[in-house]
Amino acid sequence: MKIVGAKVVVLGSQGVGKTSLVTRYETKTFSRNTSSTIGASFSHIVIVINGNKVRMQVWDTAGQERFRSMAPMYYRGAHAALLVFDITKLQTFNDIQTWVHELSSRVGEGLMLVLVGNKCDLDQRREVARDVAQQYAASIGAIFLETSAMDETGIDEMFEIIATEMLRKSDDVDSMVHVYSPEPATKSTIVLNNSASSLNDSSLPQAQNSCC
Ligand SMILES: Nc1nc2c(ncn2[C@@H]2O[C@H](COP(=O)(O)OP(=O)(O)OP(=O)(O)O)[C@@H](O)[C@H]2O)c(=O)[nH]1
Repeated sequence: MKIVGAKVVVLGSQGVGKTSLVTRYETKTFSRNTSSTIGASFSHIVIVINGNKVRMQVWDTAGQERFRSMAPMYYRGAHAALLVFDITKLQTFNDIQTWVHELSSRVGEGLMLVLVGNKCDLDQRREVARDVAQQYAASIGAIFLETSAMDETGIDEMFEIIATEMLRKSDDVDSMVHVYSPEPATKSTIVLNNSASSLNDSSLPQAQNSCC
């Protein structure tokens, strides 16, 4: 059995549903009343594929403009970036271009990009056509999928795609992702903002060091 680790950063404008996507995966719940992320929050997600384990450090960043300058702290060293927009808000899709521009040098170094059109349950209010987003994703070398944190569409797939790619890359280039040992504790969530949560995995001291 192989165990690989990967840092995943979630980027996108305010209110597109970044936190909701991670929360939906972790707790299978959805809330209409969320509070804006302050700085960033950290989750630890473990996915097992064909007996191989991928441990992801998922950094959910704040979309508010006032936290924009902190983003490099979270995407530095990342292996994958989820670029999230809201399919009902064209501006949030246009905002992705800025992220792509900012990350372009990292893509050359092997950063995996996943373009995520969230809130696809609100299809009647759609402002971003699926094929337009699909074409854009192809032009930047990203994988594209639509999700709904509300009805769970595409959520498992989103993380499984990343995990599968991390395993594939670890086959190609052993040094690309760290091989962890020994067996980690169970899934935990560390929130480095003012949201309530717990720190119960002592195997993750690096998260504290990276605190905002
Ligand atoms: N209908 C629908 N609403 C969603 C979905 N995902 C998130 N929302 C709602 O969108 C709002 C913002 O969600 P958040 O998850 O807080 O968004 P965010 O991108 O983390 O926001 P910031 O932390 O401010 O950057 C909340 O009211 C959510 O309930 C979805 O898939 N469908």
